[in-house]
Amino acid sequence: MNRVSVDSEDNLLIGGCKAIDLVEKYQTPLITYDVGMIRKTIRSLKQVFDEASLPYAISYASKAFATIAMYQVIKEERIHIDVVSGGELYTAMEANFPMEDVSFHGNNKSLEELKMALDLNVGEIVVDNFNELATLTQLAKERQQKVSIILRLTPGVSAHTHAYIQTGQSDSKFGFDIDSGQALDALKIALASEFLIVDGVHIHIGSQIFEEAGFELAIKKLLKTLANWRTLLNFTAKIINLGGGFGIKYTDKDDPKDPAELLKSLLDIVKVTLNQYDLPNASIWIEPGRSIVGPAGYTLYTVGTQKRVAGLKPYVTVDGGMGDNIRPALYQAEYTAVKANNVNAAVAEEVRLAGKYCESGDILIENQPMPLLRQGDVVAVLATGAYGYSMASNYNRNPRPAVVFVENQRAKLVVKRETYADLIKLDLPYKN
Ligand SMILES: Cc1ncc(COP(=O)(O)O)c(C=O)c1O
Ligand SMILES: N[C@@H](CCCC[NH3+])C(=O)O
Repeated sequence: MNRVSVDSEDNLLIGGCKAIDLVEKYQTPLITYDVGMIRKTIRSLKQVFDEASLPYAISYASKAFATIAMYQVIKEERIHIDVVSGGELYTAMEANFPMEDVSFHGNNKSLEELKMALDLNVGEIVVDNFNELATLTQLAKERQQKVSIILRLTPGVSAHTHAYIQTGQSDSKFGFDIDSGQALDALKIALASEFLIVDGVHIHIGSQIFEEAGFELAIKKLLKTLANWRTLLNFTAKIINLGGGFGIKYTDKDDPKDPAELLKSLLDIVKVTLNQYDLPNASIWIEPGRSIVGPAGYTLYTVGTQKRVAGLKPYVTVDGGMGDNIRPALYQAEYTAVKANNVNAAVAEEVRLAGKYCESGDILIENQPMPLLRQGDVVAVLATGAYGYSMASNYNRNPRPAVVFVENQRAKLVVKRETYADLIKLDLPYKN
């Protein structure tokens, strides 16, 4: 099972607080984060870079979980963020996040979003495609504003992960394809602009990746490309952004390398390959999202109804589901759950942990060994910190849960629970 902390009475502890106490105070469904765990992961990645003696930036991919409090924690840890929308950028701004440490991603940034990024002087715009390149060239010229950019390249490498979360293959909606020559064309266009400053290149091959093989192929391809570009255009990248994608453990079937260990192997590959092509040292950037927040998140639910039919696996239904965690329905993602006040209880049966949404596919866990659960019991689904709340919806007009940060045995509400009134606040009456 995923490693969790328990007290002497077998209660699940989150950031030193009993999960059932958090539920008493904040109700369910409740998304909780062990903030110490987030900080520890960030610091372990920093340490790997420090030991490798390479210039670097760790850019938290905030699509994994983006709220004011989260941006504040990232700011305290003095690392960068990447944002992929005006909304994330706005949230970061409201958190007083230093804009020079922001990279702006996206495969269809609107004119308004680009203008907002230029107004705020974000550190880097990660340019994804030719339309964006043209728009940005024009915008920078009109405003007579120098704009630092990174080109997102598609290395033509397939990562071993769910097809929906692969991004590095040539047939992807993201980035300039290297193999067809698109990437080189993009570089030529960008270099021709008086106002665009091409700081470097970016790749991201996908998410929830366990093996370094895909990263290795992509890094080698990227550095070979840079060696060619030096010969052809005398171009040198100051920044080489390797993207994110480090996988985490959701269930016993998952055996990912520790992100710090994986990073160490990748940096070794980078160093050797830079050497091989006699390329100068660049600043190496990474963009982890899931590995920073995923393991630190626990979603707490209350058990409601159950359906039992002889010979069939029982449905045990909780008070949340696909509205707060779409990943099982969207990617057949698997999770582990425990009974919050008896984590190591003897297993009585295997159940389906079902959600309350009006969809047969709203099953959070298909096969979860559990003690006999009763109405009112609290269950915790582990490792829900990434792409849970950030992908949450109001489907069936269910309010989204509250979010609580817990650190040093102190809990703090960081996102209020939505109310029914919140649900209708944008609605307007209609009369023909
Ligand atoms: C460009 C980019 N960078 C970083 C990430 C973060 O990935 P992960 O959460 O798997 O680390 C993503 C998401 O897949 C991404 O698209
Ligand atoms: N949202 C996805 C990953 C995609 C990441 C963004 N490119 C997940 O939950 O696994």
